[in-house]
Amino acid sequence: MPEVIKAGILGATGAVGQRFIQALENHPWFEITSLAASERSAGKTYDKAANWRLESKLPDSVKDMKVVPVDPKKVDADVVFSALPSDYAKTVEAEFAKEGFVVASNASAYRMEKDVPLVIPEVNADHLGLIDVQQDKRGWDGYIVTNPNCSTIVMVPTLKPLMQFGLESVTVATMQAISGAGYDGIASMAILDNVVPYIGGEEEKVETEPLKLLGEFDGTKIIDADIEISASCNRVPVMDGHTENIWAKMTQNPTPEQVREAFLNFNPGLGDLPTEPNPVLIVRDEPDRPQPRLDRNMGNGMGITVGRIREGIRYTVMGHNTVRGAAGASVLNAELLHKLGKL
Ligand SMILES: NC(=O)C1=CN([C@@H]2O[C@H](COP(=O)(O)OP(=O)(O)OC[C@H]3O[C@@H](n4cnc5c(N)ncnc54)[C@H](OP(=O)(O)O)[C@@H]3O)[C@@H](O)[C@H]2O)C=CC1
Repeated sequence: MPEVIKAGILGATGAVGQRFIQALENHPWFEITSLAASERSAGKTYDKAANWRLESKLPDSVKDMKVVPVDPKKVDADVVFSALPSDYAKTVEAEFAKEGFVVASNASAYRMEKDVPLVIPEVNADHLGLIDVQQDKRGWDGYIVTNPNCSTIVMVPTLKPLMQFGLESVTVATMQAISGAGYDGIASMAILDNVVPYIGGEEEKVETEPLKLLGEFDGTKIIDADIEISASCNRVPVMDGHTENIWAKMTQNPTPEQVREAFLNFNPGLGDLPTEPNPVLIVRDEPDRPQPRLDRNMGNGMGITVGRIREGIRYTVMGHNTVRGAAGASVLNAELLHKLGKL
């Protein structure tokens, strides 16, 4: 294994691409060696190509780097983090994997493909066994590993500890931040003083991705979890942080106190991944938490805060959508791959 792992970012100039730069800036294992974006940006230095919109300073280490096209021949890296639009990711991520790159993708293009791992390290690290299946089937030297949708990833780490009580069905209502739609995703005139009760394609993802994530890997395939999920997704005027109200039905009817204990005891024991939050689930007992503005940066944006656990079972969960729900999720996946010797 190399001492420093060379990391490329595909879609480096975009909203999630910038979060990748932030996540990798002082990373102990990864070093940014390539920044790739569209033809519009290629050839320019990063500071000229990108409109840096994060609160932190644009790192000096990338400011003068030349942006390259999204082309495996132009990218120098062991692992590429993909923050590309999904339709484009479908073609390009396969080209990179074919050329021997490890692709840690944040895009939805490959999430539900049967031979592609969809992974949250704290939930289903064993699904990485699909990498061998994928490489055998497709004849690729590299491979693709994906992380889930930002609403899915906030919810599923709370469902995992509920599986021990015989989780049967879940109803979820999301309140999703505007950053999830990208900088130009929703007009200010549409979202200020407003709630939009529709996010295209989101409910389908929130209802299907958890079944794969909570499913069992039998050595060749994932057997989906047998849970019924019903979702309503809403856009709310919050900058960052997706909040979700959840109703969970379990055959064993645990008390709120048992559920609280299960959340507190949820310790996947990965142990030594640099950006893994500890604890994964932060339990708040105040009646008015979690709140996105107060809780989204817990665990450097990787912690998931849960509260309002009541009879029913009902509770509220919240996590940072472009950190835990996007760039941070892909980086954590890559850290796990490195730890397992797959990168
Ligand atoms: N896990 C999750 O739930 C989340 C996932 N996402 C996903 O992440 C991805 C990126 O989202 P976001 O950062 O908001 O998008 P942006 O529109 O902000 O950025 C898109 C990036 O892709 C590049 N790009 C676009 N089209 C092309 C092309 N044809 N060829 C090469 N490069 C191209 C852009 O380059 P340029 O600047 O040069 O145009 C830019 O770097 C999407 O798939 C989105 O769905 C986003 C948020 C959360």
